Amino acid sequence: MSLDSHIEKVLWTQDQILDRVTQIASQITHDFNAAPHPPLFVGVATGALLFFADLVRRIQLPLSVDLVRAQSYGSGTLSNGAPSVSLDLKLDVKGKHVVLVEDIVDTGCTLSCLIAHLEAKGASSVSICAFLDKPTRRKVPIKLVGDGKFYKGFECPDYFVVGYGMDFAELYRNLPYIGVLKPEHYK
Ligand SMILES: O=P(O)(O)OC[C@H]1O[C@H](OP(=O)(O)OP(=O)(O)O)[C@H](O)[C@@H]1O
Ligand code: HPA
Repeated sequence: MSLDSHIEKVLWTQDQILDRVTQIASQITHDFNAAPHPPLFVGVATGALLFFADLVRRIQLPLSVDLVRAQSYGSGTLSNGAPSVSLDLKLDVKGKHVVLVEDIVDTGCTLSCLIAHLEAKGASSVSICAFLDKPTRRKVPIKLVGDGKFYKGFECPDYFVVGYGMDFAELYRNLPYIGVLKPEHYK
């Protein structure tokens, strides 16, 4: 059975995704062009992996990259509760303009935890770049740091989506598009 046959509906095709990533990258290039120091782009593992790689390759600025991980979700569609940092950055964020790159903001718990972590480590600003935003599910407001901005790809309806880095039970991250699984595969 093919991978595509697990999908009930496609919400964003590969072409739509990459067009939007190109637009966000050019907005970020414009916004950070006059910054005195190269920004630091921090991808939130594991889900942001594909978006992060596509995004940073399209930004026409010198920049640094790093990764961070916060554990919040179990293997299914339900959160495990309050997340905590389980893989810290390699680079020093003190005095840096940081852009946290996420695949999706849902309750906001993961990003809030990571923003607080970066602020405590002395980042001079923290911006968010999330490919999808599900504002209807928000439990914690996203509080940016300094003159940080919130970049987003698309607003996502209240489905548990997979693909373009996003998983269900650690599967489907490799789909090049974003969609919803057939009900029998959410088991
Ligand atoms: O806004 P929230 O409700 O916190 O949800 C968003 C987070 O959930 C997912 O990560 P997950 O913890 O499932 O790990 P993963 O990146 O390894 O898939 C996603 O990648 C975000 O990081
Ligand atoms: O819809 C989603 N899909 C995958 N991972 C997620 N983490 C929060 N929401 C989602």
